[in-house]
Amino acid sequence: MTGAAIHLDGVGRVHEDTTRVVALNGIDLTVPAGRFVSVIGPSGCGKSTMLRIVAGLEEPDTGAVTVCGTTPRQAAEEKRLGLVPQQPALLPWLTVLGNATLPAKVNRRHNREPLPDMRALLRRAGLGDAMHQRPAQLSGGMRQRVAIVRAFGLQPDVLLLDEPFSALDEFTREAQQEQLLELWGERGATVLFVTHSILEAVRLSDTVIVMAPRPGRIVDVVDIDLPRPRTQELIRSPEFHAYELSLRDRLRDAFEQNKHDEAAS
Ligand SMILES: Nc1ncnc2c1ncn2[C@@H]1O[C@H](COP(=O)(O)OP(=O)(O)OP(=O)(O)O)[C@@H](O)[C@H]1O
Repeated sequence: MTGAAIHLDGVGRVHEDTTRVVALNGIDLTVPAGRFVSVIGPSGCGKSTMLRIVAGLEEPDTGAVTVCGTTPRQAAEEKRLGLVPQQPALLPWLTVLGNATLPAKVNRRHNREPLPDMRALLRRAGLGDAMHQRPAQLSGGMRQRVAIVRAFGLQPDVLLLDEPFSALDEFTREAQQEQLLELWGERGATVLFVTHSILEAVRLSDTVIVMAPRPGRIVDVVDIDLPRPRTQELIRSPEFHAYELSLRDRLRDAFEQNKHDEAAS
């Protein structure tokens, strides 16, 4: 696939509840095919809203979005995009294997490729022993991993992940990052990845998008010009650390502004 996998042009979204929240304002973003892009920013700056719009689950109030050159809904119907939400919904009566396999089986007619070996994917995600268990028997982190394998089973061109590793301990998180990178490398998919972890963003990404709230907007786009694989040695290097510090400064600005706005309102 060549060209832009995800394109947002002047996207705005207002949530009208008890109060009016400008969740997104004037979002312009182009993600070239095959890139790994992370989105980072204070809570409430619109990261999930942006992901849901790209996934076709919400419509923007202004602007336009395309995914693989088509509308998000069409891309979703054609199973060209997969979403791992913050709280993945698994069917309680199905086993881990059943849950991970179901969407790929149901959507087989859309798939241009043979079904992947889901058992192998589950084993690689550290779920080999849990394959025949039901969701109620799993930890939160295990449920997240099932959701990731399930999304990969659809073999999407675009994969959207909303804080997929937030429920994991540090070492499991590292192992899962590793696996995500492997699968990303094998499939050549485009990834849009929401995280609160600066280290995770620098480790995984080609580009990091920094957002700020009120209104939710993009304040910085940082290309991570580090070689891959990003080994433990590289993670401890001054070059890696410089990216972390720079992103931390940019995020602090976004947080400070948020605090200031909250105090003023
Ligand atoms: N369905 C909704 N109705 C009303 N307001 C909403 C709705 N969804 C989101 N919001 C508001 O829109 C803003 C952006 O929310 P969003 O969940 O996109 O932020 P976020 O950056 O993903 O936050 P977090 O990091 O905490 O997950 C927040 O102020 C939130 O309260």
